[in-house]
Amino acid sequence: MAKITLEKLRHSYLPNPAGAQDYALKEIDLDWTDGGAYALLGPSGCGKSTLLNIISGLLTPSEGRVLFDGRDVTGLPPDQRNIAQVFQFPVIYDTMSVYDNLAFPLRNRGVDAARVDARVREIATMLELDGQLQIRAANLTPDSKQKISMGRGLVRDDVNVIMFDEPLTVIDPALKWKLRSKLKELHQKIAVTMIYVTHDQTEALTFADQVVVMQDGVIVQIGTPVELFERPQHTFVGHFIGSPGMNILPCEVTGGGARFEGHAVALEGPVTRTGALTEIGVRPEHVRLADDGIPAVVHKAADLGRHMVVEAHVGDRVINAVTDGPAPAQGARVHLAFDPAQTRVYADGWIATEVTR
Ligand SMILES: Nc1ncnc2c1ncn2[C@@H]1O[C@H](COP(=O)(O)OP(=O)(O)OP(=O)(O)O)[C@@H](O)[C@H]1O
Repeated sequence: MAKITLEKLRHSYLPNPAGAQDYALKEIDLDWTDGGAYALLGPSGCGKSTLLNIISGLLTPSEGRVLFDGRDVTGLPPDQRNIAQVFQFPVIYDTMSVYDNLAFPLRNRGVDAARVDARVREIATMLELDGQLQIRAANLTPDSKQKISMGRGLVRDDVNVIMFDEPLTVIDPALKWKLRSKLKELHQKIAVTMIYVTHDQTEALTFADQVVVMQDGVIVQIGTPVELFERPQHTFVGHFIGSPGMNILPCEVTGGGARFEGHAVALEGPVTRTGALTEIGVRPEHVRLADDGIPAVVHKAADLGRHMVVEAHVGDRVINAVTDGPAPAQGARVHLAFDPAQTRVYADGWIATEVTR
């Protein structure tokens, strides 16, 4: 197990990068605490695999260093970094039994037979593979094969880090939820540093204690699931996390307050900065249909069982509100009220209001 430090990392796939646009990773400074459960979350192309490959040693960064417990490993090949990896698709030996597949990483390192047996059985129980230990891996479903792959990643207890790269891609949707919570449980038992890479917010938020959100080669926020949800530091986080995502509305800033489409909007606190683009961010959960507020027209209402998502239009701006119903009719004229404590201004994407208590 190790603390992982990424120091001033930058990476370009081009031989002579000319500017920031030529870097797949722009500048990454990060400390991953020993034993933590982390998720690396972002859309396709944001640089997750590049970062993972730099940590595992498959790729040497153009600039910066990777440290394991303070030791510089930037130049070390993957086999000298002592890490385990679980990929999108199962990496197992089809001709071997489930037992031998799980035992392989341990036998390969000369672990004695009694210890191998104890550890294989422990991991098999955790993954509910006990009854399948003697079956040949080739005869299993893709779900079970991926469970073995995970088991092979988890079986060694001497690794610096276990990295999961979109590990649930091949898993049946009905089983995904189960395996996600299983992984979380396993982390609590094993307490090895784990990094889970995904573009799926639900997977990231269920697994991780800390989520690292990336966009376009940059880390836009590191936080607990609650922090990312409650106070996004960037409009990208607000929009990417949550369903529907945060309402992001262009606004004017005057005298420390904000105006949207001519209406004054109360904020969590004073605006500290402005930029070329200033926007209000408020989550649908903090928008109410009220007697007073911003006049809007209901475009549609979707009943999601436990609550309703109302899509209202103010001019050509769309605002979503999560309400408990009853459903307003399409075309109904309503007023929208934002909860001031949960309404903030963003300048050029970054949070620009401060909370004064
Ligand atoms: N081998 C490569 N050569 C050139 N450019 C690459 C290479 N690998 C990735 N890139 C580029 O680097 C950027 C980051 O890609 P990366 O694969 O790290 O993102 P990602 O978040 O892992 O995406 P995905 O989830 O689709 O794998 C993208 O613009 C991608 O096109």
